Amino acid sequence: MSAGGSKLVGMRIHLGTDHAGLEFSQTINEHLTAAGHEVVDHGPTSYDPIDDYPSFCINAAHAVVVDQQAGVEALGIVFGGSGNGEQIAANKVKGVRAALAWNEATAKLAREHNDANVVAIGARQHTVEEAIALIDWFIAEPFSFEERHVRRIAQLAEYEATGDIAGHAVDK
Ligand SMILES: O=C(CO)[C@H](O)[C@H](O)COP(=O)(O)O
Repeated sequence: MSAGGSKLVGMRIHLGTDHAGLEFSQTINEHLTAAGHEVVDHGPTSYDPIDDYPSFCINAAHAVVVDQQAGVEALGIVFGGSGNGEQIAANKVKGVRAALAWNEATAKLAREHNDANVVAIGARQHTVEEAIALIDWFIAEPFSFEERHVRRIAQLAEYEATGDIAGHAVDK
């Protein structure tokens, strides 16, 4: 599965966060909607300082995979205080390649080299304007489809499916 080339408008974007990212969520949702995307918010819907990010982020990531498997152009955005746990949660979903973006290069390379279908952002590490810029860079950047990147992504998918990578020593 590949997110393939991203485009600036008309994608379905799945959002998942926690209490640390909730304030950003509405602004990011409005920005993406105004840009022509269909936004699906996987919560939380209200502020609870002790809520837990895993289910919100897993649900957003899962929805990306379901959409992509159905041929719908979709990407995911997960954010929390650091973005680390949110990235980890998203990456537990089969078919997800979630990348932590924290500057222009990491946002663009997540797409160009990794064909990431989910981006994780630390809401406590950035202003909301910076987060929006990271998201816009991520969404706009197409996967390069260069052979070495295709090969490495295929190895990750193979490991996910079989626990092995043909032709490579993988410890069990
Ligand atoms: O970034 C996160 C996980 O990676 C969480 O948003 C963060 O850990 C929440 O912290 P707290 O419960 O202290 O508000």
